[in-house]
Amino acid sequence: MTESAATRPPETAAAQREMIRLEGVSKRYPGQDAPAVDDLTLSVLDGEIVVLLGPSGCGKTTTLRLINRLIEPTAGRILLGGEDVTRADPDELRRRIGYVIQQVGLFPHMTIAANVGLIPRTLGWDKKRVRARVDELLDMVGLDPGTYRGRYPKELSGGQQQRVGVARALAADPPAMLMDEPFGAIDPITRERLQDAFLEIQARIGKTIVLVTHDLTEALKLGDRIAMFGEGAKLVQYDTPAAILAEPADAFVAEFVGSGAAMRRLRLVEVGSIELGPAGTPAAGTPAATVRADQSLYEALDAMLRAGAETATVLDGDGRPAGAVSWSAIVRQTPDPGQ
Ligand SMILES: Nc1ncnc2c1ncn2[C@@H]1O[C@H](COP(=O)(O)OP(=O)(O)OP(=O)(O)O)[C@@H](O)[C@H]1O
Repeated sequence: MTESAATRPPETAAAQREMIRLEGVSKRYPGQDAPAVDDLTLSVLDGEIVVLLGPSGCGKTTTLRLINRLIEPTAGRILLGGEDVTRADPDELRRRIGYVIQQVGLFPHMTIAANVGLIPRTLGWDKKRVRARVDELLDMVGLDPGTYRGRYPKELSGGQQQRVGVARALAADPPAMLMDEPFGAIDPITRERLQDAFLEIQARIGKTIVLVTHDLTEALKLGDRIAMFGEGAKLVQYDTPAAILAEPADAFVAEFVGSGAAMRRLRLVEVGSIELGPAGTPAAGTPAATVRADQSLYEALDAMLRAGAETATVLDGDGRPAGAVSWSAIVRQTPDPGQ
């Protein structure tokens, strides 16, 4: 991995402190020749979503489980909020880190309320406090407490169970949360809705999240930064989604992000972030398109195609023209064809 990508924190997070740090961490499973994770150093800042992305078997799940010590490292150190937890009591550690998995893992014989309140009860919270917290969390994930509190997991849809899984992981208000393919087993439409709901919740609660997926679209949508893994959890590139699409570190990453990289990038770049041309007044009879500065280049292109226009007027937050974006300006934003 290149030096700049290794050391460059996301601009918006420059002042944030490190919440999770893996330092020279390795995991070799008994009887395996190659380590599943080989000398990985990875730092996750307070409040960011880091997505672990890479081919099947590259060590994503192993890395995630090393963080909460569901898997013990063969070598290296793990720090949480600056504290070395490599030898901390694993049960105590897991109460400080929420964990969400694809199969949800709700206890079938326990009500939704009992499932969500599990860790607070273990921590010795009194009944009233547990109940208030359960209702607050069910509300937050969009499930009416009155309707769902007393139900059993099998009486909920897959998407609803996943929401309960997220509520349970957040129950004791842990600073960090690990999510392994949390939206993996869900149909595409529900999946998008859950992703949107998840981002809305995260905007309010600002947890530090490490999320494993093998779905590039999901990684680009959810990640503040993406850690691109090769075999043995080798960190090939660690950067923002837009930067990875624009400048894949090597041929491996370029191939992984695939032929749709240019189109995908258009969805990530806001119109207001590129240099705009002067806002002209279209001549009478000329087709006109408008976009807001906070919309994506993809949406600008869509508006232009629908209006049959070659430029779009860009409106600022007050709805006043701030400039214009043209077809050619958008083309200039896409990665070099050679990359
Ligand atoms: N308990 C285990 N014992 C032995 N080898 C294991 C064990 N768990 C995982 N491995 C091996 O370690 C490597 C990494 O596995 P891991 O599950 O971390 O990969 P992954 O990137 O999450 O894969 P996927 O995307 O397919 O879920 C693989 O080669 C896998 O076969």
